[in-house]
Amino acid sequence: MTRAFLVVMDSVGCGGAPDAAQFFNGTRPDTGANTLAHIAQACAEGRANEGRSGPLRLPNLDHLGLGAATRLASGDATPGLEAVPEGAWGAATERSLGKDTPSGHWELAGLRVPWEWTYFPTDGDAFPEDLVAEVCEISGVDGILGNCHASGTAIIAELGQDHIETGRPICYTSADSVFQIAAHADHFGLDRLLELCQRIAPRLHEVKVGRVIARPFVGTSETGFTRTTNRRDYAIVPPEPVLTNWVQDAGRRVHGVGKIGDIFTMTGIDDCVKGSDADLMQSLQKCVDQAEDGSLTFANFVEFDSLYGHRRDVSGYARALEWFDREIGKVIAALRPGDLLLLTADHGNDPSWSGTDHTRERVPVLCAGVGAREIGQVEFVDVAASVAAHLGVPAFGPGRSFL
Ligand SMILES: O=P(O)(O)O[C@H]1O[C@H](CO)[C@@H](O)[C@H]1O
Ligand SMILES: [Mn+2]
Ligand SMILES: [Mn+2]
Repeated sequence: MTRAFLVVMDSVGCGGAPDAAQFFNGTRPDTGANTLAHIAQACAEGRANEGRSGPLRLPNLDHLGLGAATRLASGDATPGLEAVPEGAWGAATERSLGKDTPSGHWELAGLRVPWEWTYFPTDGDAFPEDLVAEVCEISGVDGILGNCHASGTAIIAELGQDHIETGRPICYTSADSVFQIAAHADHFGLDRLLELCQRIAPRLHEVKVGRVIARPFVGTSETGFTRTTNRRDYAIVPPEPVLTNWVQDAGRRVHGVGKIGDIFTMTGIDDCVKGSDADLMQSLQKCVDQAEDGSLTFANFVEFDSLYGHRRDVSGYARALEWFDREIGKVIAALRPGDLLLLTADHGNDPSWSGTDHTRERVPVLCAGVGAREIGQVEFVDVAASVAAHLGVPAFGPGRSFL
């Protein structure tokens, strides 16, 4: 029986979204944003030489069709990514109204988000007084810090010491529908932070705020503050069955790797491992070595997004892509006959763009194990239909298989 490995390279977009003008970073529309093409161009022009140098080298992904998919999606040049594709390749367009991680993943799993998310205002206090009061009551503090739109690394650098001195949690948001709480893992306590997030989440989900995110960090003002991998997302439950449910309901196993468990609130998922992307790559390799016949492994690699995209670090993003390419080459080599490895992304996060938020983009769709073929332009929901078709399980919803 065949197996499927669905791998989301978080934020690795390839430009060309037809509705990019309706999405913004600050006041600048996302029109023209292109995570992959702009990284490739920066590398080729010698503008991404920190910890690496020269043109972007992604031989494994490019041989599957990464450069070709980017040019198809956007028409933009992809210097260094010019291989003749040997995989099945194409680009997918998102229809949901958010450019966030849950919208992207739910839609890849066959479900277009049926509502508009709630976002917090950019002017004045971001959060209503009753929400602030409930945070204070739950955690027994006399106030919060932040209460604004912010970059998560910048705000802990700015308010980390104040947080240690006052005990007040740092609450912030972004262009996504998120309520994020940063707190020191030792001073405030990890368990206390997780409990706070878990208890505040239902009232936020009720008003269609997509996620409450716990952001534990460590360090001192002298050494600097660093976020830990104990981040935890408390997301709304998908309102309808998705790919993971379809597969599980057909009596198959579903393994999660990385944020997948949080994004789908473990719905349809038998087990999920977490850790750094390096840890997750080992877990993915282990799944390729050991996963049962007929099973689905669904993985997310988040560091492209969290460490480099939001930080607008072009060199770092290029380094992460080159590392991923080397590692995924080993995964591809370990696939068994009949296996499908499908690589895609959930949205863009162009590190050369303004602001610090995601960018609305199309995403590449690259398949290993099913021969060479141009898939062309497809929809996010078609990914779910194709994985289900490959596994031979019934698919539901609007997607159509391209395999
Ligand atoms: O700046 P940090 O804390 O990384 O936040 C980013 O991560 C959030 C969730 O993925 C996004 O909404 C964005 O705000
Ligand atoms: Mn994402
Ligand atoms: Mn993000």
